[in-house]
Amino acid sequence: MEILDGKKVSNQIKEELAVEVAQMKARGEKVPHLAAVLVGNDGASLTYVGSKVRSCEKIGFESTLIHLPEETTEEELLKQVENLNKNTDIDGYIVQLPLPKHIDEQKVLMAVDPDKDVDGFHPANFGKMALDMESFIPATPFGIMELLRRYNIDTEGKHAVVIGRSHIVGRPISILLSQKGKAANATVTLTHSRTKDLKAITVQADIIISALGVPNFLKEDMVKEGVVVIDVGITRVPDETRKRGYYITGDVDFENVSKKASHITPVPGGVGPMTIAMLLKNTLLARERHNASNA
Ligand SMILES: Nc1nc(=O)c2c([nH]1)NC[C@@H]1CN(c3ccc(C(=O)N[C@@H](CCC(=O)O)C(=O)O)cc3)C=[N+]21
Repeated sequence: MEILDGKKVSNQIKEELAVEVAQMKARGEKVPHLAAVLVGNDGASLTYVGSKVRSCEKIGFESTLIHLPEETTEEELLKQVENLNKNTDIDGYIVQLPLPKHIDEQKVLMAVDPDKDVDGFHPANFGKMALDMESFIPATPFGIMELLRRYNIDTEGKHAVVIGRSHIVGRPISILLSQKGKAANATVTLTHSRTKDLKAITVQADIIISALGVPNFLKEDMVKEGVVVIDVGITRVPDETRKRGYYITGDVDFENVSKKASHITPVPGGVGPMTIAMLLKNTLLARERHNASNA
């Protein structure tokens, strides 16, 4: 059994990005600039946005955090988005999800300039991705594909079972895994809450991508020997004996499933860090595309 070490691979990717940034600087070019908009004080969101800012600093990107109060109106947020679209200094930005309930998430995501949409959540990017056109690929699915690639895990002709049909993980990873091309060509089954007899499907899987957010959901009797398991679930479980007052856990009963798996991602240290690395990668791509269009 081999652990797919997302922490290690993400650090490698960040080192590669740092080299590219240094070369940009040496050529006298502007370095990539990523912005994040955070509305409210959700703990997990603060952690995620914080580590994004630290990663930017580490590799030489510029970063801007726009932290707005919970009571921000939809109109005010749309104004911020409009300003970011207009600000030519910003190469890419994300609006951290979830947004407070009084704000229409879809309306906000639709307002993001697709050329700055490093999350790849705008319909223009999602559509291009589905059609194999150049776009921004959402960071989590992009990170999963990159992790498989860097561990030389062959997906060609394999049966990949995706659990969860969210717009940010399940749906896009099912598209990417089924695409033509070197790193994909899998046969994909996309399962969800209405799937009948999930176990009958997961036991057939060569690769399982679990993106559900239910701790200990995937158990050893649901997988076959030699399966590749990618655990995208991240749940905070309150625990007062821990320094931070919680621990985080994935969807997979790691202790038992890992005995049968050929490869498995841990939580923490698996897909999460890869997500951040690929968001940075997308920001570098945005900078390069903006450079090319200005030339
Ligand atoms: N517009 C938008 N884009 C996102 O990509 C986005 C979002 N909103 N909202 C929330 C989710 C979640 N997400 C994570 C990224 C990294 C870790 C991560 O690095 N996790 C660490 C542990 C962090 C901890 O200890 O809490 C790990 O798995 O090792 C977690 C979660 C990005 N998301």
